[in-house]
Amino acid sequence: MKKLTDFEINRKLEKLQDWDYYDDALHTDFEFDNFKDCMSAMNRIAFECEALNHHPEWTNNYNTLDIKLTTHDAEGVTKLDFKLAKAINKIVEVED
Ligand SMILES: C[C@H](O)[C@H](O)[C@H]1CNC2=NC(N)=NC(=O)C2=N1
Repeated sequence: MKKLTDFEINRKLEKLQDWDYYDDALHTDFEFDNFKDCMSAMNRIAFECEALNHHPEWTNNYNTLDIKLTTHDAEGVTKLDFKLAKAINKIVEVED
């Protein structure tokens, strides 16, 4: 899979609420009401990752979740990263 150009990424980012692009990756962070809600969201996201065979680098700290998406095989951001980011927003119910 080919990595996207910065121009393509920035154009796609306009339609992707709450994500940023830097250091060759998409980034976002979420804060939940508590640890259980955060872990529940992480589990739901994990099943989506398996379905897409595309996996995040993420950090959970009590009720916060930081997510970094990049395509290792392409050494950059690809359409798969955007597909997973959209799915994550849907799971976390980010309003568009
Ligand atoms: C062997 C396995 O299919 C590959 O390593 C998949 C797994 N998940 C992946 N996740 C991400 N973020 N990038 C990849 O290139 C990738 N490749």
